[in-house]
Amino acid sequence: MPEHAPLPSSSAPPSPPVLTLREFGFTYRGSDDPALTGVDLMLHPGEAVAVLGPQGAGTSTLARAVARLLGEHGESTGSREATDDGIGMLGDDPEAQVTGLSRTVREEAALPGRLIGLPLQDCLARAAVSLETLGITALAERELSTLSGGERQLTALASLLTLHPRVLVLDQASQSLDHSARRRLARSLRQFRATGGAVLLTGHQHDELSVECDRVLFLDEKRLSAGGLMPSSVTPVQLAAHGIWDARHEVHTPLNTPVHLPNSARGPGHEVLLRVRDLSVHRASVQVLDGVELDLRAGEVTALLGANGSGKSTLLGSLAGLVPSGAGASILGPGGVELAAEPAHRRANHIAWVGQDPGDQLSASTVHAELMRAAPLGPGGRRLKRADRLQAKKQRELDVQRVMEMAGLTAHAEDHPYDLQPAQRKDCVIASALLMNPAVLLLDEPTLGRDAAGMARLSHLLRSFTSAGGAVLVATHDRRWAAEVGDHQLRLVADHLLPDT
Ligand SMILES: Nc1ncnc2c1ncn2[C@@H]1O[C@H](COP(=O)(O)OP(=O)(O)OP(=O)(O)O)[C@@H](O)[C@H]1O
Repeated sequence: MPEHAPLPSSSAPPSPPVLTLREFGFTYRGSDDPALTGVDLMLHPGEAVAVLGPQGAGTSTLARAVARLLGEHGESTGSREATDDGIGMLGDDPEAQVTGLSRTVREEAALPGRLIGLPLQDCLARAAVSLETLGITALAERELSTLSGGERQLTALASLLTLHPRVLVLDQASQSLDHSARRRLARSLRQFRATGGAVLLTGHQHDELSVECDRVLFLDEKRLSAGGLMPSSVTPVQLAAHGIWDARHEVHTPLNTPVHLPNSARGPGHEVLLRVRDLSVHRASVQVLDGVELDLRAGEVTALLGANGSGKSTLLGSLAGLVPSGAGASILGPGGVELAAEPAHRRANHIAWVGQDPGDQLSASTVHAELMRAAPLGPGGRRLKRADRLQAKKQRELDVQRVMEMAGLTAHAEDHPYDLQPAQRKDCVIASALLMNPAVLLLDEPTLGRDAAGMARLSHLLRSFTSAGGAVLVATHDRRWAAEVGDHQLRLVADHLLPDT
């Protein structure tokens, strides 16, 4: 079958489409180039379609167009027809997924119903069903500010489901979810479709959710491929050709050989840059970590796996000094310096932390200004003599340019960090961290929202850092990437850190 041949007509659903885009295009205000052009797309009741494209191809614009969220942001061409305006969408920005209007998970899940005037009892009943469907009933009374990234994403999905939409648009819906949460979500989408609901998935990765769709379409150069492919027939080569990251762990594990840049420092016995002993952490009286032991060595990447809420962010935050740990913990930095009692800003001389939400760590109005702010002037800093200071400034500019280049941010130097895609915002924080010249880099879920090139760039950044003698601890749900980039893989299970098998 040619790559984009329509599927056999026997598999086409008989009912009329709930959504039709014809020759649809969209140009953002202030831009000369369209973000989408000539898009034809039909979605039928009970159908699920995945539209995959590389970062910047327009997948999020397409999702927003379908959900009618583009409004006054620009000009559209062609037509969009929907027979049912019960379209609900979950966007691709994990930081914008909860409203900030509710205190608890239950209130957040009930909120959309309240906003459209449903009686409170109905809202709560619907919320209870949504939480149950997504397997997060146990979180109902939890305050939103205490949720892990995946828990927050599931809460946002639960809110969406309480509106009983007829069409669900999910932009990178799997991104903060662990394997079992993705499977749970896939199961609830199956139930949703069985009752006539239609699903449009968009994103840059082929994973547990997109493999469940009826069709996969590729968006390249702002245009959508015609017809579609059965997800089971999509090959790694086709995905690579379209710039899509293939997150199907099973497909890659047997073939996987870790790709490492040459690194003379690697091998057992080289310097331990961070030695952790007896690290225990409680959050709101629940023990999240119990007696964790960990060695991070120069030249090595350690991948940290674990279910949603298992404590990965807690571990990284406690090493960075941002989450208090129990008495008796020892955290030895480079040269054996004890850091456990040091505040976060002192630990930052050795350890750089890139948290889950990049927005928390960005404050300048352009990418370039953000990186200049992060980069120290070198030993002596502001006290340098004028000539030395000029030289140090020149060097800093060169360092910033080099890191921007490596992180793929050069073209965005003058952009506001909040105008970047979520993955690029994270790149900006990673670039700032690298400019601090830390010995140890702690990264929390840096793979979210990346296409194949974005993943390769990230791997390269980490490998360059370890090749220069640094050590990396990186929390991720992407088992394929963890196997490829990690010298070691550890898994957090029931408060304990174990080798991943
Ligand atoms: N400030 C807080 N107060 C109370 N509990 C919290 C707080 N922050 C996190 N938790 C809880 O601690 C546990 C570990 O959370 P953490 O964010 O470390 O998990 P994670 O492994 O990073 O999860 P994810 O993969 O979803 O990001 C979870 O049950 C979480 O809900």
